[in-house]
Amino acid sequence: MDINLVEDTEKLSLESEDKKITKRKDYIDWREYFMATAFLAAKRSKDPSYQVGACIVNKENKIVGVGYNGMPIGCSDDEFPWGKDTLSKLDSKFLYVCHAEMNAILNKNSADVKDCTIYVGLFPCNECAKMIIQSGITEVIYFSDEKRHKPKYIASKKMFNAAGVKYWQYIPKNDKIEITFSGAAWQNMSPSK
Ligand SMILES: O=c1ccn([C@H]2C[C@H](O)[C@@H](COP(=O)(O)O)O2)c(=O)[nH]1
Ligand SMILES: [Zn+2]
Repeated sequence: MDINLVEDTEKLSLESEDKKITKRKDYIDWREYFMATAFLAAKRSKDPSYQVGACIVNKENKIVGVGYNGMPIGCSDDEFPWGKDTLSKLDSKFLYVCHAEMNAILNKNSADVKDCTIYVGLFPCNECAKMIIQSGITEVIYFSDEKRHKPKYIASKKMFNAAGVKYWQYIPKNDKIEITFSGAAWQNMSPSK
């Protein structure tokens, strides 16, 4: 058989094989991606009791701000206090820690966060609720509402209801989203190869 004909036949059969290839099925959906981003940011927190993360997303599904609870810039994580039941109120973390929502809003990489959605690990406190409302965010998707009985959090809901900010709890499809650097499908390209 003519060599060109063999090559053409091989090419054709490869092309028809290619047509059978469909997209991956086990990719994470947008909501999982945004909540997982909030959870990943929370891993940066130094707070021993609550690690909170927040991720702000615009109407085009673009992330425009991420933050976690931490000390303000210039206030050392090692010098400022992390305790809460301290003898002096001046030594309690409450006076110093910047909340995740506040950091995410202030870290925004867009002109504003109007009509955006914020994904948060913990339902926002009253101070964060005020910032969320004033910044124009219109939807809050939270993971945990465990502090809901505290006045601060009841106040948040009162304000969200009055301001027309929607809020609802995220129920994960998967309890675990794993990131394994060494297990990547394309590991042939990893630096050690
Ligand atoms: O809206 C909120 C509420 C709380 N946080 C952070 C701030 C603190 O670091 C902890 C809460 O600590 P407690 O020990 O429960 O007081 O969570 C936040 O980022 N956003
Ligand atoms: Zn807060």
